[in-house]
Amino acid sequence: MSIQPITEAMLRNVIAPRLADSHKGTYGRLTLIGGNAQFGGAIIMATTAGIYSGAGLTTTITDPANVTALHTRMPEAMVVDFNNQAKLKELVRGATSIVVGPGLGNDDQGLRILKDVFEVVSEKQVLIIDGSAIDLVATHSLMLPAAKLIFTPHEMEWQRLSGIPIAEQTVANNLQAAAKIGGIIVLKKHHTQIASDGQLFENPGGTPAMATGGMGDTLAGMIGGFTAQFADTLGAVLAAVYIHSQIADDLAHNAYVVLPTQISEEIPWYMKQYSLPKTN
Ligand SMILES: NC(=O)C1=CN([C@@H]2O[C@H](COP(=O)(O)OP(=O)(O)OC[C@H]3O[C@@H](n4cnc5c(N)ncnc54)[C@H](O)[C@@H]3O)[C@@H](O)[C@H]2O)[C@@H](O)CC1
Ligand SMILES: Nc1ncnc2c1ncn2[C@@H]1O[C@H](COP(=O)(O)OP(=O)(O)O)[C@@H](O)[C@H]1O
Ligand SMILES: [Mg+2]
Repeated sequence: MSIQPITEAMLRNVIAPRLADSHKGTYGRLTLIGGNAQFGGAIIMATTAGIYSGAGLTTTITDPANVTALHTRMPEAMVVDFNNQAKLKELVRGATSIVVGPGLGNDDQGLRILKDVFEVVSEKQVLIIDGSAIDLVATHSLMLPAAKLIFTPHEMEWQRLSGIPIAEQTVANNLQAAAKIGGIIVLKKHHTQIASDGQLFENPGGTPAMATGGMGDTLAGMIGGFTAQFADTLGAVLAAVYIHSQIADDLAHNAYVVLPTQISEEIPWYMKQYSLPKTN
């Protein structure tokens, strides 16, 4: 099995210059669901990344305790109470891409919300399943909905989802489990690997300066923002993974740790570079 490194050429094929005759409706509707009373920061970081990645319209469905903090950080986000079941279903139905899980919690409340998302999501929509949502799928053996599924587990979450202990997570074992689960699997670690349809890609970048809470929440938001606006879903995932760690690598030249929110602020500059014609 050959492992394909993600290349900058792949990113240039995905991140196209924006057309003059376009508007926010052109760049997709992103809905993010998560952030219970304990983990508000996770959904705020995911939302921040989604907006800096260029999603046309972003709505965050979260615990009401997080609304003021989110609005203070990101007034660009619309916000809905995650206890409002009717509104949650309406916003999931209307989304281009949905991110569910950052800071959602794996209790009964999280489970009820995840089940509502699974009930209404449909085939043409991208559904990114991250963090607590991965745990809930694994613990409750939930039936997966028909949608363009993207899972973003770290190695411990992958162990729970696939049943493969971390020490036995070889390429062959991972690909076999990925084929069974379906969709795109982003296995996050040093040199993150992405499995899709029997193919395996590897991220050449990444640094231990990224080993801080919220880094994966930020990646989930980026994948949401990229898939909301770029039709090539696999290409959008590869581009998000690559840019996420490329920014961190660049910042880590002069910094011992890189914060997730610092990455988000850099995203538009990097996207711009990949959208321009290559000069050399
Ligand atoms: N500020 C916040 O609100 C934050 C909320 N978070 C949320 O907290 C919930 C629980 O997620 P966690 O991931 O913390 O908890 P988990 O219990 O799922 O996993 C974390 C543990 O897994 C182990 N592990 C093994 N291999 C790993 C790897 N390659 N990468 C990362 N961890 C690895 C580590 O020892 C780590 O303590 C999620 O919903 C998440 O989104 C976290 O993102 C942290 C920040
Ligand atoms: N040593 C490392 N090298 C490269 N990337 C790392 C390293 N440690 C963490 N990361 C990256 O940081 C992110 C961590 O994701 P995750 O554990 O889900 O964070 P959280 O849930 O706290 O937001 C992943 O994208 C992972 O690849
Ligand atoms: Mg995570």
